[in-house]
Amino acid sequence: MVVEAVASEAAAARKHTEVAVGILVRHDGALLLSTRPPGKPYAGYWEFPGGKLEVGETVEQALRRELVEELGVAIGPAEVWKVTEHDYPHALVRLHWCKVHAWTGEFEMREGQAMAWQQLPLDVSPVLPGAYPVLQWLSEERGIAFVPPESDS
Ligand SMILES: Nc1nc2c([nH]c(=O)n2[C@@H]2O[C@H](COP(=O)(O)OP(=O)(O)OP(=O)(O)O)[C@@H](O)[C@H]2O)c(=O)[nH]1
Repeated sequence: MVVEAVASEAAAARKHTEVAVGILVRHDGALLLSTRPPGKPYAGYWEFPGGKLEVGETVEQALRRELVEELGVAIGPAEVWKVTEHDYPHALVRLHWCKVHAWTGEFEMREGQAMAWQQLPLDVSPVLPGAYPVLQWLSEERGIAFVPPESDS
């Protein structure tokens, strides 16, 4: 009884970490993915660029800051397209996904990541499981099947 009460309080107290994520779409439809830097949870997994919102930031402001910090590019307009959630052992995240079609600057991997422009279906793996729902929607938009890898979900 006591243990159950403690566990449910802990679950209720678990706050969402708000994350801004950019889906950079090149003129030929390719999408930008990069690897998670060493030292972070899921290091080496492929993801869309982005990161956590800081206090007082909007999603767009956070995305703009993160893409300068990580990639050295200044993005044009970014509006939230989808919002998803994923419960990882390290965090319960709420992901605010923005499609971005315009940016300026040269790509520079400022955190030691690898980057790849990818058409769907993706050639790279593994991909963060929190990105599966958007990969599904992006694939549907293009009339392509997406099957999430079972071992990573
Ligand atoms: N950038 C990004 N994060 C994702 C994706 N999918 C996904 O589940 N996430 C999750 O969103 C969170 C992003 O946090 P982060 O650690 O990359 O953010 P950050 O750069 O601000 O980190 P730091 O400042 O703590 O080092 C992680 O828990 C990550 O697992 C994705 O496609 N891109």
